[in-house]
Amino acid sequence: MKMMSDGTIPEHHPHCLGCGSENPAGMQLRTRLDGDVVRGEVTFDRRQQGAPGIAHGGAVATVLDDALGSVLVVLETPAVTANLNVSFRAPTLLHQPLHVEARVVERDGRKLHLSARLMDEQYTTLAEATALFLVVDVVHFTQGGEALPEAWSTWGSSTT
Ligand SMILES: CCCCCCCCCCCCCCCC(=O)SCCNC(=O)CCNC(=O)[C@H](O)C(C)(C)COP(=O)(O)OP(=O)(O)OC[C@H]1O[C@@H](n2cnc3c(N)ncnc32)[C@H](O)[C@@H]1OP(=O)(O)O
Repeated sequence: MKMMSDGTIPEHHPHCLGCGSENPAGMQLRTRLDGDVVRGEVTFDRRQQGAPGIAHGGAVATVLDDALGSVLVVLETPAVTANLNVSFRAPTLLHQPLHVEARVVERDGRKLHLSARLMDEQYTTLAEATALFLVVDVVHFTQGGEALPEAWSTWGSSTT
């Protein structure tokens, strides 16, 4: 398992490695491992606003996908989202500290069935996702023409 000494999971966005900055939608999601579950905290602000005072559904889906990506880091398995299904259960308000969790449901060959949940401060579910990730060879990530993080060369790349 890939973790920092304080139990947190390293940032998996290549452009953010080492800078501790935000993910592509401007949200800072810090994750850590708790048993088999990845947990994290996030707060939405005006940059993720959809309706007034409420987070855009796409931003909510991004955070869930991002938490699922952290599961890959823990598994040290290169994979990509093939399918992401999000159910929005309640409005996600801006400026509120929120909890996120993600876990592996089942692995079937290359297919990783994962789930994630976004909750408010009282742990009421705001949105939940089920996802199919497909394990890929690390070569998949070279298609954009950018150099890959050094650490990735030591991680598994088997697609079997
Ligand atoms: C060493 C380094 C370690 C690094 C470890 C850290 C991770 C580091 C990554 C960080 C990043 C993550 C960040 C967040 C996650 C993204 O955001 S990833 C970005 C969004 N996703 C993408 O761009 C994926 C784009 N899609 C693709 O590239 C290709 O469609 C895929 C997903 C690789 C699949 O293509 P393929 O490998 O040719 O697979 P294919 O033969 O079509 O299908 C295989 C099986 O899956 C099924 N399948 C395929 N697609 C679907 C679907 N959409 N729905 C249902 N079933 C499907 C097929 O039916 C087939 O089933 P079987 O017939 O075998 O039963």
